[in-house]
Amino acid sequence: MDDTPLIQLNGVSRSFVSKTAALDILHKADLSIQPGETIAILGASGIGKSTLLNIIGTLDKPDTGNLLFRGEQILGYNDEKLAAFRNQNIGFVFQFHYLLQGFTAVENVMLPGLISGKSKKTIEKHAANMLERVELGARIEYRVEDLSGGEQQRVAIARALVMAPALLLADEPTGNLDQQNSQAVHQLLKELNREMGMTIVVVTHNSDLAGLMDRRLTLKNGKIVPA
Ligand SMILES: Nc1ncnc2c1ncn2[C@@H]1O[C@H](COP(=O)(O)OP(=O)(O)OP(=O)(O)O)[C@@H](O)[C@H]1O
Repeated sequence: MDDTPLIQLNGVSRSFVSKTAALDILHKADLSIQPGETIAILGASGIGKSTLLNIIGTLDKPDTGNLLFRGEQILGYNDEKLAAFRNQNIGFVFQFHYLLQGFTAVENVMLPGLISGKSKKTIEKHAANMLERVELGARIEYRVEDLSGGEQQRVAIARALVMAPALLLADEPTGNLDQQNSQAVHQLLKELNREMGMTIVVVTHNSDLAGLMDRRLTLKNGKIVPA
């Protein structure tokens, strides 16, 4: 059986220098994530959760250390290759969904597919299926600004998943939603992990969502440790 981790951070360091201090967010930190695992990253504000998520998602680069995806070093990729890599392998969901206003739900969900160069017809079908999957089949032609907050976040999840990425990264995906909508999104993430075998790493303050994940991690003295 192939037990290559989906993600490996080896000896990763990342610090920021402010006017008053140097912040060692990660210091020679290690992390290994198996395919299909679900992980919550917890911890106090400013501890470095988003920084860690951004490094895993190649949106930020460590100062030193290695990042491997299925055993392959990816930090050496140029920007173009990295963008294509992200498009094919990683879906992102943020607290604020960054949907394109003025466009319909299905147009928003199609976007990653159009960037990938797939045929419009194929990607439209995938996008409509994904919107069905997040129970927005009756809303595919709605402009996103006419949808509720919870519906908009489900459109964002459909967009993150339309390329069937191996890895879904979510930063406070329900931070902006009421309890009922939050619970619906939590269940959806768990179901998608079960159905698609998708690996999920989520930054959250929400204990319900953290409790649904396989592992809970936090940062301590620059290391990634069990929460
Ligand atoms: N590009 C940057 N330049 C300088 N400092 C930064 C930068 N990015 C993050 N930081 C600092 O690093 C620390 C960790 O930030 P990060 O956003 O990762 O924390 P967090 O745990 O996600 O916080 P929150 O829960 O409030 O979102 C913070 O003190 C932040 O101000």
